[in-house]
Amino acid sequence: MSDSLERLYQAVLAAKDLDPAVSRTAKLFQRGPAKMAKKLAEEAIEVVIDAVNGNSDAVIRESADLLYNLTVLWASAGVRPADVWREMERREHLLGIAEKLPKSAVKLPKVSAPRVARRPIVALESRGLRKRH
Ligand SMILES: N=c1c2ncn([C@@H]3O[C@H](COP(=O)(O)OP(=O)(O)OP(=O)(O)O)[C@@H](O)[C@H]3O)c2ncn1[C@@H]1O[C@H](COP(=O)(O)O)[C@@H](O)[C@H]1O
Repeated sequence: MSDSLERLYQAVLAAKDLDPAVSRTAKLFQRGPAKMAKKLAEEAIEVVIDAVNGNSDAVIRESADLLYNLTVLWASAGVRPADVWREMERREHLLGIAEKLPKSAVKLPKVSAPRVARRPIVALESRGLRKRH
């Protein structure tokens, strides 16, 4: 998966300065990070809705769109896939060490949860969800 995302990242870098009339990526770069973030959020919501509806084929398709839009946002933010892999490896390494420790040694101190004001939960429905361009 990391190879495929690395290739996609390179393709996004190669496309970002093309004519926005012919390249979706160039058009996203022209419109800026706020538009990129909006597209990413829309694709994430589509994945969530398809997963909740049990539509695994759509989850696969929308996940590919989600990864494309994430890659575009990384490129815009100056984040490289290797930066993300490094953070994932760091976490994997930490977990690996924790597994080797005796259980009592990895117990974390109890910290009381911060009190946060909660907003009402809004149900998501696929019905009526329309993309804005
Ligand atoms: N990997 C992708 C990729 N994945 C998804 N998408 C596009 O993103 C769309 C998903 O967004 P939407 O569902 O919002 O699409 P839409 O409903 O047509 O709405 P709009 O995006 O047109 O507003 C898909 O329909 C694809 O057309 C991609 N567009 C480009 N790439 C790659 O990016 C590179 C650069 O391509 P260009 O952007 O075409 O230059 C190439 O390697 C491409 O293969």
